[in-house]
Amino acid sequence: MSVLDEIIDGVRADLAERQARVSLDELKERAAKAPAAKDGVAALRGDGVKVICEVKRSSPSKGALAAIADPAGLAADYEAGGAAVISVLTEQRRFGGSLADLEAVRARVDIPVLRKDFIVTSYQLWEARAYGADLALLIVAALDQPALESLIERAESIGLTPLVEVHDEDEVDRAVDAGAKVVGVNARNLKTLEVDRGTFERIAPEIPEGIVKVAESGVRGPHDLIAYANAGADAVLVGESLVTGRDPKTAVADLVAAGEHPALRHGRS
Ligand SMILES: O=P(O)(O)OC[C@@H](O)[C@@H](O)c1c[nH]c2ccccc12
Repeated sequence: MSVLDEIIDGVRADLAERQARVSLDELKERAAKAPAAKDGVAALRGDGVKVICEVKRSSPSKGALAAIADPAGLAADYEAGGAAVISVLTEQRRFGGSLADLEAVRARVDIPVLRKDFIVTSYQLWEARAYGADLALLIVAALDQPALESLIERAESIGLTPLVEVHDEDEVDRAVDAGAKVVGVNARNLKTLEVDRGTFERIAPEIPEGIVKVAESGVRGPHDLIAYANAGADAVLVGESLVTGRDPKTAVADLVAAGEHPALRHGRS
């Protein structure tokens, strides 16, 4: 069984517990009271490379990264540094996240928030909205095509912008066929956990113009952001280097400044 399959088994078990505790109707009521969703596509377009900053305590590949006692405080630092979107990992077993983290971050920042999890049912999309997310990650490798199509449709119908994650050309085709408007290329293969920073450059040309292109994983600093931008990234998603660094606000500001350099402007959608 691949790492991705193992993670999803755990996600399904935790999901079953939450579903037994909170009905879909209750979630929908809570979602109706949540602040209206912000436009995730608009936040990732425009001049400069946008920076998506992640609240990430641990990962299957690296184990514990940072305790993050105050996820909302970290998110506020990210926002002050110029982040376009905050990504909050809500998977508990491997990443140490929770819906409480999502809720706390939502209450603190004004920019859009992404629910980063292994979403396999529409119940999790309602949870995302109920706890204040504006975007939700959908991983192509975790879903068959009908499920991917219906989750994209459902996400959009409840105001969420789906960030559709791919690892290879076939998954790009599946994402595009399913109607993705924002595609994230993850340099970390979720089946082997290896990072290959060349993945984005290799498969980005397969992503049609007009779709927002996000380069995910492996950004250690401005140098990696520039390489992704030169390969056509509209945005980068950064976790580990920010949560393990000493000054997240300055680290984000340095990335944002690099992404605003005029020499990078051409070539991106
Ligand atoms: O910590 P990094 O290498 O900066 O990567 C962040 C992000 O891309 C990574 O956490 C991620 C990308 N796709 C995911 C899917 C599930 C969980 C985590 C992820």
